[in-house]
Amino acid sequence: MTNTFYKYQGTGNDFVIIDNRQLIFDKKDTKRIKLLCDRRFGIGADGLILLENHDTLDFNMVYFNADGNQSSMCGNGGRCIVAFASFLDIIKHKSRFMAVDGEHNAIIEGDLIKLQMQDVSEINIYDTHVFLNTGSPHHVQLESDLKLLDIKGDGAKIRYGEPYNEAGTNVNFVTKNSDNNFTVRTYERGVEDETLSCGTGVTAVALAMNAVGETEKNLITLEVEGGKLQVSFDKNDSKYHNIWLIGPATQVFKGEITC
Ligand SMILES: N[C@@H](CCC[C@H](N)C(=O)O)C(=O)O
Repeated sequence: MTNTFYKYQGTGNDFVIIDNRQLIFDKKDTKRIKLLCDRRFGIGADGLILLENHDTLDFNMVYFNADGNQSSMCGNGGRCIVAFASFLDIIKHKSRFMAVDGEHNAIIEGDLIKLQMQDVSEINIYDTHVFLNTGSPHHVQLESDLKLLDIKGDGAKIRYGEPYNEAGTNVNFVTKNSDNNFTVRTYERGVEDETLSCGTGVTAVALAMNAVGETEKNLITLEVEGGKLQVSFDKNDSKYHNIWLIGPATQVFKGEITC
């Protein structure tokens, strides 16, 4: 049983990260993972991430939401685990690793971790919102004033409503500040609350805003509750590739799990 954990945060999206190269962490113990992520009874985090060995790449990332279940890709978690791999001396300034949605490249440049996301070829545009998958599913909705919203309440209605139902989606509410700057607040599936930042979420927002013609820029700044992220991309025939999520990722503390 591994007891040492590290806590990381990327623009306020926070994670318990554990070095599981010896494969001693019980991934099936959903109740324990949920407890470790609990902010009153545990360490407290939006998710838990295991770093494991991979046969051909630098490492394998295994991601769990705060509800204890393994889930789809976490962009901020991806940036945090790259910082952790560098801390462990597994990588230097560049990395290629495996995650649930496939292989990712990453580059460390000073305080910034740049994470390459999977190409996106399908963007569904509706009258009220846009839906796309950037490694995780995202509903993107433009709003005139985010202050008028109850992010948790309004987000939960969309997350559990038609057409998403139990499988759910993450929900991003967006306002436009300028052609290359948007503010985003996200309700995260699996946390079932607003988080201070969501990496796959801001990636979805940047691509969605381009797809609906709100911006023609391909380097976009996203203001989130926990700071600033950037997303850059290339576009060919309505398909997005060379997509990079850019922002800081910081180790906050190290501890011993005693439960
Ligand atoms: N915080 C994440 C997204 C994590 C996955 C999400 N909660 C889901 O289950 O879809 C990010 O930074 O991308």
